[in-house]
Amino acid sequence: MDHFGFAQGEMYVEGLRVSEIAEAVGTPFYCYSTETLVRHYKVFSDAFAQNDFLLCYAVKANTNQAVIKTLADQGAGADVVSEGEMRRALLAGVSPEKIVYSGVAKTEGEMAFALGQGILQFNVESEPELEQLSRIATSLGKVAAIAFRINPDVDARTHAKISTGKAENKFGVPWTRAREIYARAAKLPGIKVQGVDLHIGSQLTELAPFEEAFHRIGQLIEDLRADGHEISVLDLGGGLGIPYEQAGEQPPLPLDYAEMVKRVVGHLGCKIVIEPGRLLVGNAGILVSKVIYVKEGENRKFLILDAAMNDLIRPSMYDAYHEIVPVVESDAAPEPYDIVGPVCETGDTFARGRDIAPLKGGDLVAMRSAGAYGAVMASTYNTRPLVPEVLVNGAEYAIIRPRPSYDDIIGLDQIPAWLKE
Ligand SMILES: Cc1ncc(COP(=O)(O)O)c(C=O)c1O
Ligand SMILES: N[C@@H](CCCC[NH3+])C(=O)O
Repeated sequence: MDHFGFAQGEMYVEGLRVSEIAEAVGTPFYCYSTETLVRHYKVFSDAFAQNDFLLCYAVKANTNQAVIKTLADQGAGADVVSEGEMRRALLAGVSPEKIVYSGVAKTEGEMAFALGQGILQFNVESEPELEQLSRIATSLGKVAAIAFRINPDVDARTHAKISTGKAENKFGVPWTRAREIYARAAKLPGIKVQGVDLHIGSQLTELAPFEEAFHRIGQLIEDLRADGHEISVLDLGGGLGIPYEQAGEQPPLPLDYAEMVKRVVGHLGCKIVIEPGRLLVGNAGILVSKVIYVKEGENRKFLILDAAMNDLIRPSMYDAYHEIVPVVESDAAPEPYDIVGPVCETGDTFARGRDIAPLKGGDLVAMRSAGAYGAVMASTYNTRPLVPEVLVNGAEYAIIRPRPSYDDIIGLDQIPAWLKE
């Protein structure tokens, strides 16, 4: 259960009415629940309590400083994929020895920055990246602790655009060549081999692909140890899915995931790192929007919202399902609507033929499960300002990212001198 419930016919986030926040902040806005964030962190930390374990929150899912800090205060480390994300994690109070640095192509500058911080581990994704890291570390007089991200060639059975563990995907080094690549790394200056890493995809709704990949990686660790490498860290990545469509999806619970991890790789005695993103923040957020107009088309009814694809791109990009609920309940029988935004693209559609109680201009709706890959993937397309983000904690809330002014986004400095004359 999340902390976005109904009481007296109105939606609440923890102790606050959504309509009250909407009145104060204006729509659209993202709204997150502190209690949900904390509870999700605890579910994982309790599930792995008996183990040498570190949860590195994949900050890409929601990089708001307040969200990172809420999780860091619980003890979370961070999985980052850029210097920007690393800076965010450090500023939010994540200590460097709890940071793992993933990403397909870290640049020279990014490597130098990370080496200067003394992070837990670089998850290296190719041989050219390894060689570059060795050069930079040596020139700075540092040693980079590394794992290779292994591509186990396992089908995560998720959306093709977020599946990362098949041989045809750009991620990681092929598991079939891993021993040879580790042997090369062991000889390079400035490199300390310490771990193995993988991440096979996002929004996985079954345990079986994880299990298959972890078996493969467990075997690899035994082979690498036989080759003389000291492997002490096993980073299993993120990827556990959440139920977007209450009726249709039953993704595995973190507890069952943890049991499987212990059964499959527990005997190896490694420090277990996991990098969940979506599961921590996805159901901790909603996108609140207002109906601008209800439009009767030739043969469809459109509910046109003030939120659009630029604010939440998941439905347009992955045909993703987000539950959409009126913020004030009504007894009226639901009717099918196409729920769309005002952007000039047909793809600016949140749902087609969705049954929802009839609404009128000015009514509020909440798009659920919008805490992950929502605000972070937003753009200002159609010169629409990024929407504010709000964090609720009990009976209080704070605006954790304000609505920018038009001056902020129009870029008054975009005119070069020759156009000004
Ligand atoms: C390397 C890495 N780790 C962790 C994650 C987090 O994934 P999820 O949000 O599915 O848990 C991702 C994104 O899929 C990723 O690319
Ligand atoms: N952006 C994707 C998830 C990508 C995961 C990134 N490694 C989504 O919204 O589902």
